[in-house]
Amino acid sequence: MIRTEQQGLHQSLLTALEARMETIISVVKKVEWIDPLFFYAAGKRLGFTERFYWSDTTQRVTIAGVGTAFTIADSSKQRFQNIRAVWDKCLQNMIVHRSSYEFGTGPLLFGGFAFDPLKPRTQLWAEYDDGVMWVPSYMVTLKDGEVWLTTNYVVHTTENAIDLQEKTEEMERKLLQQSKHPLVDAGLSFVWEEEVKPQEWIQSIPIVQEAMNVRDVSKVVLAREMRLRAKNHIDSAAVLQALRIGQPDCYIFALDYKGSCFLGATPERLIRKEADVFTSMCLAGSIGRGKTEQEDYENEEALLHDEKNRTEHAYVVDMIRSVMNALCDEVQIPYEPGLMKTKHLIHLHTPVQGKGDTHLLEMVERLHPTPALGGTPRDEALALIREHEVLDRGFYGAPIGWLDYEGNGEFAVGLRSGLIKGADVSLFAGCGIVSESDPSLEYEETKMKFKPMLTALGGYKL
Ligand SMILES: C=C(O[C@H]1C=CC=C(C(=O)O)[C@@H]1O)C(=O)O
Repeated sequence: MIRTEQQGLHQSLLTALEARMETIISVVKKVEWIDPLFFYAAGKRLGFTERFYWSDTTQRVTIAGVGTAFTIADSSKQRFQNIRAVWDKCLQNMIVHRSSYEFGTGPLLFGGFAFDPLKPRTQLWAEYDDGVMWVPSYMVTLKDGEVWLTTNYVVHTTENAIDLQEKTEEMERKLLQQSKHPLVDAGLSFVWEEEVKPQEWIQSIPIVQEAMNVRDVSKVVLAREMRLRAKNHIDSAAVLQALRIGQPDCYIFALDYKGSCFLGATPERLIRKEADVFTSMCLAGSIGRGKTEQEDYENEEALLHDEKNRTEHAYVVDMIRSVMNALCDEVQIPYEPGLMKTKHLIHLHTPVQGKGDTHLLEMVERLHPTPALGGTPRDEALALIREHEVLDRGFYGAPIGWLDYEGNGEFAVGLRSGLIKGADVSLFAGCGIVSESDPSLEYEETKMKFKPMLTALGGYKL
């Protein structure tokens, strides 16, 4: 890989063309402040069908990308390794014009993975591969108040360098100009909604508990779906706006891909890498927020001392600890969980940190799914989910995030999420089932977990 500030872009394009080398040439520059969400919305107006949006829980890094310079899709069992292998090859010839390295800028892959490639895919997720990550054509990164624009050229050997540069720079100008326009009011109203087979879902819990008992499975996460139909097309940018206002403590993400958009506000980090530091978290065990400060406090205390929730949480800690111990040094995990609060829920939370040089995609592969989304033991729990859950999870509950050209990046777990297809949207929510679980309480818990998306879809006017 070449990182350069001396050689001009035009020279890089010519060099690549002369060498008949198909390569990514990336230009990173600081631009005037714009809101990445406005950039995401502008991308659609300018005809880009593929887009993504990402902001982390502290809103330190917000990224939006439009267009696809280069896509890696893989539906094999080795999806993580295969995507990594293609990316590693791309890196060999890549040329990056930049003055300095900034986390979340420059050529990066954004995308996600299906929860379980062994579960047959339905029409709902037909457009999605089991793993898809892409380098956007244009991307803005807002970080600590400063904005960078990354433009990624893919040089095909037949192209003319001057035309390519002119066309691309013209589009950069249009995108930045259009990103000054505020979002349009979503004005969403829904004509129809249904919970998909709620009674069957409740009834499946004792059946799964029985099977867990027979097969020696301690925990299984069962999820379900809700469907809504709006009067008109649902604008994902407006939903993202509502999510980032309504769920400020969460990752806000969207993958707008081949005509459907998977988006959500998840509190759960899978893994983050910056230099040699890995951070992860264990998140499992839930209770609703109280209506008053006193009730909130009582709920916190109840959750912290609830045996069933502590057990559910401990399975996640054990699994993440064993992966981190195998792949990292200096692993730090507190003995006791703390709490994480979002607008609608309180969770048991244990932060995890370690140091090492394992590839980020290897960490993702080893961690996914943790018992917060799968169960314990993993393979047996996944088999039970495949057999009993009436849901095509698709990307729900799976890793969503990005990896940059220096090997840094971050993946969240795609929870509190939905899939928009035109005027239709499917929402997903699940909860951990252990032997003590009460089916009707678990049903109520999933109802709470639909709330972030439901509120964003209906409850907020711009
Ligand atoms: C499966 C979900 O949440 C997971 C993450 C946090 C708490 C959970 C729980 O308490 O069951 C779940 O493990 C979901 O939101 O759909």
